[in-house]
Amino acid sequence: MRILIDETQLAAGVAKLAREIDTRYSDRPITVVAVLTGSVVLFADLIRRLSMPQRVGVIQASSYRGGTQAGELVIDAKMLIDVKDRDVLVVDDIFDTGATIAKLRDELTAMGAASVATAVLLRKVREEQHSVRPDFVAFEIPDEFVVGYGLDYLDMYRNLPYIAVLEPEEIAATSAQVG
Ligand SMILES: O=P(O)(O)OC[C@H]1O[C@H](OP(=O)(O)OP(=O)(O)O)[C@H](O)[C@@H]1O
Ligand SMILES: Nc1nc2[nH]cnc2c(=O)[nH]1
Repeated sequence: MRILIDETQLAAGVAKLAREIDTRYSDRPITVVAVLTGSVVLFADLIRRLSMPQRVGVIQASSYRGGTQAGELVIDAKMLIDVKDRDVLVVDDIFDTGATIAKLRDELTAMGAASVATAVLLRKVREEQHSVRPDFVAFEIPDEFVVGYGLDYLDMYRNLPYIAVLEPEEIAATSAQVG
C-alpha cells in the first residue's frame, strides 16, 4: 500500500475546504448532505469545521459495488430529509468519472432544492470525465484506485486514517479474502 495523502495533509485539506465553504455561504443556513457510504469520515470532520447553521441529511449513491470499475449507478433517497427551497451542499469523498455528482445534482434540483453545490475531498485527474465540476475540491489526485478515509475496496479499508493506492497484489489478496 502506498500512502498518497497522510493524516496531516488530510486535516489541512479539510480545513481548507471548510474555509472556502464558509467564505461562500457566510452565515446563510445550508442543508448539508452526506453521500453514503464513502463520505462518512470526511463528512464528520467537515461539518464540525463549518460555521453556518446546518441541517444534516444523508443520501446513498452506489456504483462501484464489488470492484474498481463503475457499474450501474443507483441513488437511494429514502433517508433524505426535505430539501425543497433549501440551499444544499452535497459532500462526497471522490469525483472520479463525475457520474455520481452529476446525477445527484440533477436529482436534488428535481426535488426542488433552491441551489445545489458539491464538495469533494478528491478529484481524479483523468481524460473522460463529466463536464459538471465539483464546486469545492480539497485535493487533485492521479488516475489510480485509492482507499482509506472512507473510500473502500469491497467495503474494506474505509477506516484507514490516510488515502492510499492499493497495489495489484493487495487487490487480488483482498478479493480472495473478502470477495
Ligand atoms: O465520480 P464517480 O465515478 O461517480 O465515482 C465517485 C463515487 O464512487 C464512490 O461511491 P461507490 O459507488 O463506490 O459507493 P460507496 O460510497 O458506498 O463506496 C464514491 O464514494 C463516489 O460517490
Ligand atoms: N475506493 C474508491 N472508490 C472510488 N469510486 C470512484 N473512484 C474510486 C477510487 O479511486 N477508490
